[in-house]
Amino acid sequence: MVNLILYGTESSPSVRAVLLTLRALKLDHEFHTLDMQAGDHLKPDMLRKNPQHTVPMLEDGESCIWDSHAIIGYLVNKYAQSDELYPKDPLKRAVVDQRLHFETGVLFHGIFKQLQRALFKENATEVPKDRLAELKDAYALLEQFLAENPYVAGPQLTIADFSIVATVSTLHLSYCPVDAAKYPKLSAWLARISALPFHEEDNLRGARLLADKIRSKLPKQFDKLWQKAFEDIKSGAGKQ
Ligand SMILES: N[C@@H](CCC(=O)N[C@@H](CS)C(=O)NCC(=O)O)C(=O)O
Repeated sequence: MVNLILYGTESSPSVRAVLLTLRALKLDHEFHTLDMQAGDHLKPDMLRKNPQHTVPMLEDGESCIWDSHAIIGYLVNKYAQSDELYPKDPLKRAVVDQRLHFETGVLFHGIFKQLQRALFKENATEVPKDRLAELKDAYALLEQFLAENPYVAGPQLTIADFSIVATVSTLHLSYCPVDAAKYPKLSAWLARISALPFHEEDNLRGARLLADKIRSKLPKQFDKLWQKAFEDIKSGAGKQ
């Protein structure tokens, strides 16, 4: 009997990486929604459990684990029937770990958080050009990661795909749609992951919520571009 409680909000990309992993592993869990605007994550009880006050935070019995990457690795290590999603082989694991660190350092903290700061703290009215350039560099790197394989860390689906898709789908639907002509492999990968039966409920729904909030701050002339991004993710444009 699994006794897992996940704390967070479904709009958070990091939370969605955990939801995708829980679903892939078919693990029963409770989801406790935290109202981040109201500061639920800063309440004394939550700070006792996670002094870093980030979501996702997973409670497993007496233990509290935070940081999505630590959580998803833990879930596979502890509960998976096989090591497919997080291979034990040292070299294969190193590739998955590299992709997970890429998500943390480059995609999430290096780009996504900076974009969020520009828009929601510094009240920028358009996507800063230097950040957009960094994002396109990151898309180009992902295109290279996917050059020879259908998934970001090799021939099979791993937790690195869950971590990266949660952030990339949000970026695709908000700040910068993945252009299938420039990044055909990345676009095809996005479509491939989108075809997973649980992707809509565990990732896209929350990604849309956050993307709508982001786009409401950005100029309306890009709406057509984003409309296309929404359609592409459904139709699997660029599939190869
Ligand atoms: N690298 C962390 C990022 C977590 C993170 O920054 N989450 C945001 C929501 S997307 C958060 O909790 N922000 C509130 C805070 O930092 O107080 C992870 O993967 O879990």
